[in-house]
Amino acid sequence: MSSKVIRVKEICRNIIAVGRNYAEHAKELGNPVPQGNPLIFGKPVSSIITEGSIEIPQGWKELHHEVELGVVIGKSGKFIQEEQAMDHVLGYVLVLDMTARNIQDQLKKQGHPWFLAKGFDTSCPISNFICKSAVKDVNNLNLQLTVNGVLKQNGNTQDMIFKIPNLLSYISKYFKLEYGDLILTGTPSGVSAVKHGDVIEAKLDDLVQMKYPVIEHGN
Ligand SMILES: CC(=O)CC(=O)C(=O)O
Ligand SMILES: [Mg+2]
Repeated sequence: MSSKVIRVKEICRNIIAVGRNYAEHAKELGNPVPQGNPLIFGKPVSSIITEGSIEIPQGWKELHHEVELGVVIGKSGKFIQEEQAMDHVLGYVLVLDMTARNIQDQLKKQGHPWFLAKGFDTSCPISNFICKSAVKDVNNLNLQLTVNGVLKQNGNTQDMIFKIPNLLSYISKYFKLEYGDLILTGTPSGVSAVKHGDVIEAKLDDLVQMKYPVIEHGN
């Protein structure tokens, strides 16, 4: 295993996120499960934090946590074949795809992109980097998230509808993947709203854990 410390926030130039990649999560929000191709969207790199607090913009209600496996790209590629896809992976991070659900719902109704609901500052807290070689089976990793010590999300990457090779192959047809790019692979069920003063803790198997307090501007 490489002992080199990778600071993902410093090397990341693009975040591409996958939505509704766990059937139970799609169901809990009354959304259809994607058929054929993955559902993808973007988050700005400026939304990444590695310390500090998740900041709810003043007056926003219903900020949901979504714990996810993040894939960090190590080798650039376009039109990546599924068979070679894992050669393009440098490692992983645990990610929170923080989502203002009521704003996302309004945007969806208006036919607008989700960017505001998912891309505001601090909406992408990440963990320390995990080297690919430290992960025995990426298709069997437990994702857990608690709020104030209460278990909310408890999923496993084995339930992803589209697995990593499929995702990298699909995404790289349209976006050249570069060193440091971050792919969010979707959240399992159990998402819920957080408020000022809450503390989110998340862990990925016994590989990494992280803790982020939540604050609301104006409090
Ligand atoms: C419904 C969503 O916000 C999609 C998403 O981000 C997911 O992880 O699923
Ligand atoms: Mg998500």
